[in-house]
Parts: sequence; structure tokens; C-alpha cells
Amino acid sequence: MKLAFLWQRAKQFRGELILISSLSIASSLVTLAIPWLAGQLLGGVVGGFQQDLKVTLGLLVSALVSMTVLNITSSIVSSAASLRILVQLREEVYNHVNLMPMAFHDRRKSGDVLALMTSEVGGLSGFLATTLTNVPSMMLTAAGAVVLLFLIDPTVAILVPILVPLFFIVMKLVGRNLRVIAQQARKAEVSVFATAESDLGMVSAIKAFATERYHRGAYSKAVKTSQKISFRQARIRAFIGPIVALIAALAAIAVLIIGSDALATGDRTPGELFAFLLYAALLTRPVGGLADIYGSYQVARGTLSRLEAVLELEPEPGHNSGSKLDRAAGGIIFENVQFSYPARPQVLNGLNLSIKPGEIVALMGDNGVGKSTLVKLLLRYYRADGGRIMLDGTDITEIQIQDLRRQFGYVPQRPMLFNGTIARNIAFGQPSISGDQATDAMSRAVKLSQAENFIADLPKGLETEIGDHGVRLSGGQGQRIALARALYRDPPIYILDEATSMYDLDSEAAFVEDCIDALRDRTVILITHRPASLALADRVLEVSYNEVTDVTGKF
Ligand SMILES: Nc1ncnc2c1ncn2[C@@H]1O[C@H](COP(=O)(O)OP(=O)(O)OP(=O)(O)O)[C@@H](O)[C@H]1O
Repeated sequence: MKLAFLWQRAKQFRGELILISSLSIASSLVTLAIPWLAGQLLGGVVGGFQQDLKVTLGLLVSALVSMTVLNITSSIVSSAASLRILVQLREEVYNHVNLMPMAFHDRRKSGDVLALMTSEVGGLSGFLATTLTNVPSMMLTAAGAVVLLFLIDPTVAILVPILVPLFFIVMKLVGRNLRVIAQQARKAEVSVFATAESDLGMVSAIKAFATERYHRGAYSKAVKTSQKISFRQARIRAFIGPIVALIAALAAIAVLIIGSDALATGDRTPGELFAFLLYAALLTRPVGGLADIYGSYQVARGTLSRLEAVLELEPEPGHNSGSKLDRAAGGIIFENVQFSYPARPQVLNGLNLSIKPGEIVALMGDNGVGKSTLVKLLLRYYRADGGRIMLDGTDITEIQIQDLRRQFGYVPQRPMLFNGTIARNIAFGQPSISGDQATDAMSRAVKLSQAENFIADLPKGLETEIGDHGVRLSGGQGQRIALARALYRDPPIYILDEATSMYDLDSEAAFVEDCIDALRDRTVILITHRPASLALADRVLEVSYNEVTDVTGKF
């Protein structure tokens, strides 16, 4: 399965991979000629320099230059291919993760996917383009060296039955160990990522609770654990190549000793004797290299199975299916809806709710009763376990999912702002709005959300950078930007989940007043306890475990 996965990826880059393999095969053919030529030259030098050695010398220098050129070219082509594979793998993982259902993101471990789509795929692309493509040339060099040794002295035939089982045993012993350690090393590395990611997002709490020393200690522990395991892994890997090369060298020496009589007394030229020694030395390199590649494969296998595990997951349904929806009228019906999060108690148990197009409905209820969950079901972040949710009479599961979501201006409880300018945060990747239309939409959104004054006071106005998650804004200012983002697109339905909870009273009143006109003909679901916002609503509903009670007029 893993090999099939690897093969599929390799197939897409077969042109480059074949080119790299061909270059390294050519290089190994030239490499195989070098000991022979060097042997001839050395034999000639020992026996006194003769005229005809000039040709050998010329050939040897040409072989060395060609080998260098081939190696440089192959190294450049492999880097280019490795980077192309990296781009493709990164995009593939990102795009796939992008389409994963919310439940995947809820349960993913912080740092896990991040490590996979950055550093791990880096290792894999290098393995594919550089390491794996060297296998044919290494095998050719090893086989060529054995054949040439055999031609010089057939005693060498005993090398093969000695080397092959030894090679196999070492690989088996090391391989299993290495796989386990590679897994542990990866876990430790993810923990370093996750700790750093979490701590950087918690800076304010760390300072407020003066827990710097504790957090430094926890991070240091994670880093040192990773160091320890990575070093254990590096130690094993450092051993594999040289040890296997040593075994090959010892075997070659054994052959030399066993066959020394024949070698010395036979009718061999000094050139052949030199060549024999050089081929024996040459043999150790590809054999050690192949062993090292086996080690890399054990590490790559871990990455491959994690990649497969993510890429095999089904994306959320509805991206490539469902009916088109241009602009909804905004009628919403929840019919006997049941829902629970995985391994959690039931949140909604037969909820019924009907909202007419253009109606403004406020939802109230105790913390944790399920108000936000209700709108998340409407947005199809999760799928209801029972019952159905309809938009303008169509079951929302039958609508193409992005068309469905585009109907909503959703302002979640915690504003989701990113590191960029105010303007970019409001426009938020909406290339369909541009030119004058964009300028008008922006000023309307900023005005309605009551963000106009504070933005005008900033020296760079809309071009002000707001920092990670909008840290350079006050809580209420952040909420205004999040609200402006929803208003910018002017969708037919608004979902405002505690969207003005941090507004000062005057601004909230101004928002409500401005919105009475602006939100006319729009369906609005307000989740709020604030009296000013409640005043905006046509109906106020109280949500509880399995019912919705109309409490309009009681507030
Ligand atoms: N992603 C999740 N995974 C598991 N349980 C969740 C998840 N999100 C919410 N819950 C649980 O579901 C229940 C309903 O949560 P929800 O956020 O819908 O409540 P709410 O009515 O909006 O509360 P609040 O007024 O505090 O915002 C809570 O018990 C909560 O712990």
C-alpha cells in the first residue's frame, strides 16, 4: 500500500526521476571504468612510464571530468525535482486538510498536521528525488565491481554468498529498530512544535500568571526529549552505512587473502592487481550506500503512512455535489434536529425552529445549551444525527456546500482575525468584489459595524496591520472588524453569535439603529443576551435541551 502510494507520486515525476537515475547510472558506468584505467596507469608507472600510457592517462582524466560533470548535473536536477515534489506534496496535503470536516480539526493534535505538511514532506521529497533515484546506479556499481573483480580473479565468486546474507541480516536487525525510533523521534518533534505553538498563543496568560519558568521548563523538556531520541536515531543511522561497508571491505580482504597465492603467482599484470584492489575498495561504497538507503526508507515509511492516513480521509461531502444556489430568500426550518458531538452527551434532542425570510430572531439560553451548535449545524460544520434543516424549503445537505455557506454572514463568538491589514481582514479573500464595488462595500461595512471612527483615528487607516489574531486591536475593535467582514459581502442571512458582546453601550445602540435599515429584508439570527441587541429582534426565543420557547416581550 505504502509502495503503491509512493509509486503513484513517483509516476507524476517520472520524466525527472528517469533523468536523475540515468545521469547517476551514467556516472556509475564512468566510475566503474576508473579503477581499471587507474590500475593500468599505476601498473605502468610502477613498471616505468611508457608512451602508450598517455592514452590511458587521457582516458582517466576524461573519465574523472565526466564523472564530476555528471554528478553536478544529477545533483542539480535532483534538487529541482525534490523541490517540485515538495511543492506538490505540500499543496496536496494542504488542499486535502482544507476540505476536511470540522470534526477532523476538532480532534487533530496541534502541530501534527503542521509537521506533516512542512518538515515531514520535505524529508519524503528528498528521499524520492535524491535517495531513491540513486538505487539503480548503486546496484549497478556494486554489481559491476563484483563482475570486474570476478573477471580479474574468479576466487571472488565466494564474495557473493558471504556478502548477501550478512547484508540481509544487518538490514533486518537495524530496520525494525530504526522504524520504532523514527516513530518516537517524530512524536517528540511534534511535541516541540505543539508546545511552541501553544505557548506563543498563550503569551498574555503566561505573563499574567507569571508562569514563564514553568513554560520554559516544559519547552526545554520537549526539546531535550526530541534531542535524545533524534540522537539515538542518528547513531543507528551513522552505523549502518559504514558497518555494512566494513563488512564488504573485510570480505574483500578475505578474498584477497584466500586468493593471494593465485593473485600473486598467477600471470597477472601489476595493473590488474591494482585494479583488483581499487574495485574491492569501490565495492564498499555502493554497498554501504544501499544500506543507508534502507535506513532512510524505514524513516520515510512512517511519513508515508501518516500521509496516507490523512489523504485517505473523506473530505466533507458537498464540495463536488449538490444543487447550485445563487442567493437564498432566507427561510430556515429546523425539523426535529438531534445532535451530539462525538463521545459527548446529546446537545440537541428534537429541536424545532422556523424562521421566515427577512425575520430577525434572537436566541437566548444558558451557557452550553447549544445555541452556537445550532448555527454550526446550519453552516454544515457538522451533520445532524437526526431530523433535517431546510433553507428555502431545500434540505441543506442537498445544496453544494460552498454555495450554502456563501448565503451566511457569520460572526462567531471569537473573532477570527489574521495577521494583515484591516482592509484585508474585512475583504477576506473575496476576489469577486473589486473596483468601486469593493470600495463602496468596504465603507458601508465599516460604517455599519461602527468601526469608522476608530479606523479614521489610526494613522494608516484601513491599511493598519493588526497583528496575529488582531492583537493590536481592543476586544470591541476586533469584533467590529469581524462584523464588518460579514457585512462586506451583504449576504441574505446573518448569523451574529455574541457579535457585539464587547461593544460599549453607545456603539451597540448605534449599531442597532443603523442596522434596522441595512438589515431590512435580510434574515438575521442573533445569539445574544444584551438588551440593546434583543431590541432589534422581531422574535426572542429561548433555547433549551429539546425545545425553543418564544419569550418575545419579556425583555
Ligand atoms: N467541538 C466540540 N466538541 C465537543 N463538544 C463541544 C464542541 N463544541 C461545543 N461542545 C459542547 O456542546 C455543548 C453546546 O455548546 P455550544 O457552544 O453550542 O453552547 P452555547 O449555547 O452556544 O453556549 P454559550 O452561551 O456558552 O456560548 C457544550 O456542552 C459544549 O461543551
